[in-house]
Amino acid sequence: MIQLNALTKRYGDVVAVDDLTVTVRPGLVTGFLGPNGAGKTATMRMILGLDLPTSGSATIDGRPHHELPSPLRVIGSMLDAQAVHPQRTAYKHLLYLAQSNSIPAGRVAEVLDLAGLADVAGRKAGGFSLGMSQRLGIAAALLGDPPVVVLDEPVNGLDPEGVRWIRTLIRGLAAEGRTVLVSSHLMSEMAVTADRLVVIGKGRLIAEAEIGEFTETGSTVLVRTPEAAAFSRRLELSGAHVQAGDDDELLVTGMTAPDVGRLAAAEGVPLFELTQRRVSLEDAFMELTRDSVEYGAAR
Ligand SMILES: Nc1ncnc2c1ncn2[C@@H]1O[C@H](COP(=O)(O)OP(=O)(O)OP(=O)(O)O)[C@@H](O)[C@H]1O
Repeated sequence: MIQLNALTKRYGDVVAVDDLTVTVRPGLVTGFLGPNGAGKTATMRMILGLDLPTSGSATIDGRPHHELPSPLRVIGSMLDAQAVHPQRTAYKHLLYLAQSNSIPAGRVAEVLDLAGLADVAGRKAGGFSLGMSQRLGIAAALLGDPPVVVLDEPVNGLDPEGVRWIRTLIRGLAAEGRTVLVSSHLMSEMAVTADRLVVIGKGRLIAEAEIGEFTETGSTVLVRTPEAAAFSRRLELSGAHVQAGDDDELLVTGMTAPDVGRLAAAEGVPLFELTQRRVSLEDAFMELTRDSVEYGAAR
């Protein structure tokens, strides 16, 4: 479990992370989503002990990173897949990491295999493609068989096969009961990978919920009835927000389709159509973060 408690990071005048309190739970993929510059990397760097918080704390299973006796056995991470010594072979790179964390050398071959790199283990990492570097980064993250895994934009720049591989791996890690935190600035990616979303903008928490809740909160119900005006007033009295559409159409928010149907039945109002319209996750994300993009297009 990762716990952020009022986590704050300032770089001079820039507040990169602002009073963030979030719990990242085991057994789930938690998508960490926000526009460019939202503070995702800064947050992950503090979780991993690479930066100190200005105030607040980030703990892994109750302890800050610097107090973990053998960090790679507790938390594995990939922040910048290409931050590898270019002259070192994939095998040597992993062996060095294993030795400095008291991980048996035999584990290196296991993670190379797991990452699909067994055949290129003897090649220098400097000559790796982006996809191979990402795989090496994942292999390093899993070296200590850690219960917590943190990945910063792991699918960025990958071809479709690489993207699918990482998605399957991430889902598998959560299914094994690990705590998995994955950042992205693409809602479409998180929609197929994550169970829960933590959305931030300008360093602040915007939303934290199961993925389905993001579309439910923004969804509307389309109603067609020959008694649109009267039913509209009745719906509003029940707390819904109603917008008149074409002819006999009403667009209802703040009430579910079954509740609209029940109310119509109770009032004896004939319905010609009753449709729940879910907004796409992408739309929900744009709506949520509209005010917090650093460099948005002029509107
Ligand atoms: N070392 C630093 N010095 C000064 N400002 C920084 C530093 N690191 C990050 N920032 C600023 O903090 C804010 C958050 O940056 P961060 O890299 O965490 O965002 P991000 O959500 O990871 O964005 P991206 O999706 O673009 O990677 C940005 O405004 C960034 O310019």
